Amino acid sequence: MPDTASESAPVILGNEPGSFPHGVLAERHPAIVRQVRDAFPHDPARREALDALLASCADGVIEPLPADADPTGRDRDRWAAWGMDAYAGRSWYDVPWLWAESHFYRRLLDAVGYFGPGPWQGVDPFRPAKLTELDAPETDEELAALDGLDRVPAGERTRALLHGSLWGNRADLGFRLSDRGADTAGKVDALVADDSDTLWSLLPHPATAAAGPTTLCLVADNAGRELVPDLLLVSHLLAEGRVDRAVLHVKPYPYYVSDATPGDVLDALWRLRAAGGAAAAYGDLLWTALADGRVTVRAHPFSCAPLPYADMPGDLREDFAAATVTVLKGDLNYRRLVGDRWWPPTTSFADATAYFPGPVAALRTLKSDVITGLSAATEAALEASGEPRWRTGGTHALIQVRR
Ligand SMILES: O=P(O)(O)OC[C@H]1O[C@](O)(CO)[C@@H](O)[C@@H]1O
Repeated sequence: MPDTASESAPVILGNEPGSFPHGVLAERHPAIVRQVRDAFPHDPARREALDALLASCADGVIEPLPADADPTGRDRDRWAAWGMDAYAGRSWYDVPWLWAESHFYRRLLDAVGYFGPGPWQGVDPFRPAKLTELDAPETDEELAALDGLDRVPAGERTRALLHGSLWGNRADLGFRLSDRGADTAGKVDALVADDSDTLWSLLPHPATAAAGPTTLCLVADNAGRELVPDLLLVSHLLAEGRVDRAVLHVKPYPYYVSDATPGDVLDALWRLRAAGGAAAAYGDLLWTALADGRVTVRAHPFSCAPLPYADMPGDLREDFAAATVTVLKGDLNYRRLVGDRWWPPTTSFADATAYFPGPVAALRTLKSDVITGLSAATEAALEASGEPRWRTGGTHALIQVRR
């Protein structure tokens, strides 16, 4: 019997030296600050702010957001509501890891002057890395491969595009900062859960079912080589008639290095259309659907919140409730979906997501310790596999669906 979800599973903190979350706070965050510092000719004030963030990462405590944290003050108010007052003055390592990581990115944007006023206002500190990835030869290869996809049976094509979107999650830039080998490891047989039949039963082919109008909410994760296959999947589902409308949720501002913003959606779309061949046809279809309103892009402030989706505000809840199914991409969204806790791996995914307002699916490669919904046999096989990093190494993936 699967365990049922309970609030008793401990929240993941980053305070255990040698653990994965500790390594992210102690090593990955400083590496990200250095990467941003090297990528831009920031002025002395910006460089000083970046150095202060580096020092804070090493041994500092969380400070309240400054009074000029954003021009309207709204974001400062949001952070107050999201726990700023409770956590200010505490160590980065002793507050929930999800909160600490999320706040780190907010501080980084502050340090580089993202919220202005000034010349750095609105400049995405991660844009150079995102564009490099979009322009990489691997992206060309992936797009060229679409030309052959038209010749395979429809069912196989749909499956290939779903898996492209799933494994595209491994192209996360922050992840590859410290795990460059992950790109080449084994793929589809590494699925630890596969509810794709349930997903297709929610989005049936119109020829096989008298389905009503369907709306897909896709909560995107990374830009570049993950967003491109996400857009291909949406375009394909629209073309097939499995989906009538789609809502694409992205981040309102740069986050977790490579998370997609509205600007990244445009970059990916232009990239598709410029590629020619089948890729351009997918891009053209999406372009038209955006222009006629069948596809919309949303950048809700809660998408950058340091909290689980269980705490989502009413308007976002309504969005998801109106969808035929909401598909959440990636590791961070998974952590926020089921709660960033040390769940027993056999905890029921359906129970952990019971609060979610409608059918929900997770497409995720495993890049942090959180996991639910495994069968006891799968858990045992993974533990016996001799791969100690199966939870965090990005070598495994899951498709989990709750109707
Ligand atoms: O891009 P994804 O799949 O959300 O993964 C990002 C993951 O990387 C980390 O930032 C660090 O491993 C995790 O906190 C997060 O879950």
